[in-house]
Amino acid sequence: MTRPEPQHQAARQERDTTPTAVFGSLGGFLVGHGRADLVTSARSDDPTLPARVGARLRARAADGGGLVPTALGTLSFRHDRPAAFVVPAHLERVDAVTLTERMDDGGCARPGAFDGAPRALVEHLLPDDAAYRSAVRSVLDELDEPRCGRDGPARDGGLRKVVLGRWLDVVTAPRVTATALLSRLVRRAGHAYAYLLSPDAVAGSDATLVGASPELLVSRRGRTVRSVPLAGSAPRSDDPGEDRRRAEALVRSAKDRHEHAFVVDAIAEALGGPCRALDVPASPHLIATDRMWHLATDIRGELAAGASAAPCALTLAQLLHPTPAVCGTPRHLAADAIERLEHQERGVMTGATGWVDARGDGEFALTIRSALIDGDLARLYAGAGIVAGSEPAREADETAAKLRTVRDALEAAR
Ligand SMILES: C=C(O[C@H]1C=CC=C(C(=O)O)[C@@H]1O)C(=O)O
Repeated sequence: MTRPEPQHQAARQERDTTPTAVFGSLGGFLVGHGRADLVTSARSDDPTLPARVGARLRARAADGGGLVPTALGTLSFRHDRPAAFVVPAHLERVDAVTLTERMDDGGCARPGAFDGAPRALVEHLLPDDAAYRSAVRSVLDELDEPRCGRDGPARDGGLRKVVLGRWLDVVTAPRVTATALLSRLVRRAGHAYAYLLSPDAVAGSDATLVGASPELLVSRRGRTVRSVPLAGSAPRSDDPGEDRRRAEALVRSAKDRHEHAFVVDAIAEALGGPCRALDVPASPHLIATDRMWHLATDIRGELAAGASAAPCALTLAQLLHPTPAVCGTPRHLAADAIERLEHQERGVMTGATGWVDARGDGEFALTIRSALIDGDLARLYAGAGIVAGSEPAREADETAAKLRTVRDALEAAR
């Protein structure tokens, strides 16, 4: 039997440790190990951040695996909160099967791996249903529109939509590792963007971020830009007939189409600047996650400037963020309502997570359906868009259903 060469052994050992950063979807995952560089900013809207990240990436030679140097990281929800991007020492591209097997292998060697046994979860929801419903009623009282979904004239500039959220803290025993949770989410999440970011790359936090977001904030490949906003949702049902009925009701719902339109309009307006051509479908289509139905619109554009002069993916993410899918309309009034009505600062939750490479290409998902893992504590967040016609009890149910994506993956009961 031939002995592995020392450098192969070292590479193997490095691969077997928890990655620094993972981001991808069923088409493939970027997996980064170690840390060659870290670029941070005290503000997520820092206009110098993309140029600083780009300069560090262009100074690096292509990775041994032939991949273009790439940084992975997070923007916070709030503009005035930090951003962090890590440049891994070693980057590779793997398919979903390889990723999950590797995460499981890594997990099996350590306590916290999923072994099929249900986890004991201790859960704390903040605010509880009654307090959340009351916060929704406060938003409804502040909206500058007639209630009950009747479209009517709103005074110019008044509050139209607020995304109001809540937290679920889950303590797991035995402890669930971030890699084991990522593996479980990738197996369940279908077409979602799944990610794991070690604390270095999670702006302003000591926790590891793991999630499976269904929402593409923006991607850039050369001159081609894409954004797939979601808004307007219904929890899925285990009964196939009821599940279909809920999907059909969502497509017909005037209130949900109204809620969706705010996001599409904001993205189309923002991308109208850097893009010379923009294709915005006239009506949304349905997408399904494991727990939710959503209305989605697939927006595609072509950048006016050539790829090297055009804004990079990170600049585009800063331009769009926070969209009305996570904040509201108009943005400053919605942010103010969130500040007053939510119990804790969101930090990176409902920010943006993704990658940008030395050419300026990249992909950012909204940081939703995610957990911040710190020891045996997993901290989850979910929000729902409140517009005229929203019903407090339904919005409470919607946030509870959204929380189940990660909560059920943590439990992993058979
Ligand atoms: C803010 C979240 O979802 C957004 C994305 C899809 C649909 C949404 C909605 O229907 O309210 C939210 O805007 C979340 O999952 O925490």
